[in-house]
Amino acid sequence: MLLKHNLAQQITHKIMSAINDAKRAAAHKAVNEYVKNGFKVGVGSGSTIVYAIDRLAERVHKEKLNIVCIPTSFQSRQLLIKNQLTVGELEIYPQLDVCIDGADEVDSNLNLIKGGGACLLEEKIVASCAKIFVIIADYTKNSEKLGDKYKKGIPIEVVPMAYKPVKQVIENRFGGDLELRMAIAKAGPVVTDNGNFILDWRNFKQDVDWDIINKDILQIPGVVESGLFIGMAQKVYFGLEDGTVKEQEK
Ligand SMILES: O=C[C@H](O)[C@H](O)[C@H](O)COP(=O)(O)O
Repeated sequence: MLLKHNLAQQITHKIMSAINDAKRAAAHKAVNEYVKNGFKVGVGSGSTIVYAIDRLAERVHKEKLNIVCIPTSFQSRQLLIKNQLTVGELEIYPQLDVCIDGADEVDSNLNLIKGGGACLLEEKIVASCAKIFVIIADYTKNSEKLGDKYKKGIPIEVVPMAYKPVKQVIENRFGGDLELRMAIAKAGPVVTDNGNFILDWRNFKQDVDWDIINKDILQIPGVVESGLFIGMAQKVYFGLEDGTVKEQEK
């Protein structure tokens, strides 16, 4: 029994370490190829972006680059400050040279599901201000159709008082189930950096036109933003299991 448990632990550890290596490889390549001196850079959120910030800090300090980073969450702001990178605001820099971010899933048309860490609103705003939106991801995120790989659902950020009506409208109009995301180390729901709630939409139909559905969802009163990033990403770096990086672009 103990032997079985140890073996399972070793396998999990091996998989996790391969995934982390893949995230690091993708993140480093993106930062090496897309960040140049003088750039204003949008910096995403999540676990993959940690490796991009590490590489950014390394390059800025070694190559004496003069760049300004615009964070997409409390988390990325904290990481930028910790790494002594210059933090800027969209109010001062409304136009960015590039935005680099992770994703929960990337389909064959480079449409994305984002918001697994509840940062979708600021991520979409910052990405929309950039000339180029670059995604970094490990091989587990690469799918044919949205929903093939990521099973936690499409995140939808809503104003708290509207979570029930929004849930009902989407379920009635498009099918599937929406669930209020609950916090782990807090009683009650997850509250985003912007004071909103998150609904996770699961069991949705996959063969649909996501552009139309996304536009429709954004019209529902109380919806702040969706985790569907349709037609936004121009380039994706997937870190693979063998240590190489696969590039995909529009
Ligand atoms: O809200 C979170 C963001 O959309 C993340 O970029 C996304 O969840 C991917 O995160 P990770 O790199 O941890 O898989």
